[in-house]
Amino acid sequence: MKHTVAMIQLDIKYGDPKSNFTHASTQIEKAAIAGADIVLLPELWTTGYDLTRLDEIADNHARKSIAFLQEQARKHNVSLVGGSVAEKYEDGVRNTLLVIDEKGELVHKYSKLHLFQLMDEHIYLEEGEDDAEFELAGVKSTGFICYDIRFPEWMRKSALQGAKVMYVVAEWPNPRIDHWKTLLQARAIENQCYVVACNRSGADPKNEFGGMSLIVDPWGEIIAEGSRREEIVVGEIDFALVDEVRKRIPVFRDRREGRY
Ligand SMILES: O=C(O)CCC(=O)C(=O)O
Repeated sequence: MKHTVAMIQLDIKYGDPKSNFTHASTQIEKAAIAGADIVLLPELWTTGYDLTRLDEIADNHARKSIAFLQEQARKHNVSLVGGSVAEKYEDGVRNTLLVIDEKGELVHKYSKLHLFQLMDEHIYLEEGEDDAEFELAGVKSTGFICYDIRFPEWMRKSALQGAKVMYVVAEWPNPRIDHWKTLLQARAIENQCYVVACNRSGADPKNEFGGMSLIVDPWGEIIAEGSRREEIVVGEIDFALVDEVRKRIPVFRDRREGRY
């Protein structure tokens, strides 16, 4: 089963959801015109890291973001791993990934499990408690947010549940962009699955972000890679390759589960 995937390396306008919604809709349309049937947006794409103003700019139960993504999915007949948004609850704000299928149904919500202290997330955000797995395009899938990729055991859990693709949405800063690439390749190789990772471009008052969105195949080959600038990175994935690689080197069969 082949799919064309587009990762939108949005240059997010700091603390300005209105502009970001408008900009995202233009980019999603371009991705659909490029032939994508699965489209990714980056982490916190409505607000950026304007954490001190979350009271004002976070989205109540993500309602506005979900409605926007549903409309875009139906209009362009695409599934959306719709990045994450600052989602306001009664008891605080979470960093929540939204997945919408091509019919416009919300299929999954996941709030970031591992908060990144270097960017003050622990001060302004609540930790998530959701599972990462869902089904999209008829395939077992899973989704993670940025810092999550430093926790191989968290991602392994999804592979053990049969996930054939790991989607990642991020605002990964430039200075550690080598870690980004290496970690994503490692996660693809060790779990023998696709890793499709969308990072933002541009800068905010504190950080520059690295772009370099990636599609890594289950053999660890990079099949699409973005530049540092805003652009739409497109690549093709074929889930048959996951089964082929898992058959060639059967690491899931060979695991010594009782030992670890
Ligand atoms: O782990 C890193 O180096 C970056 C993580 C990050 O920027 C985030 O989780 O927002």
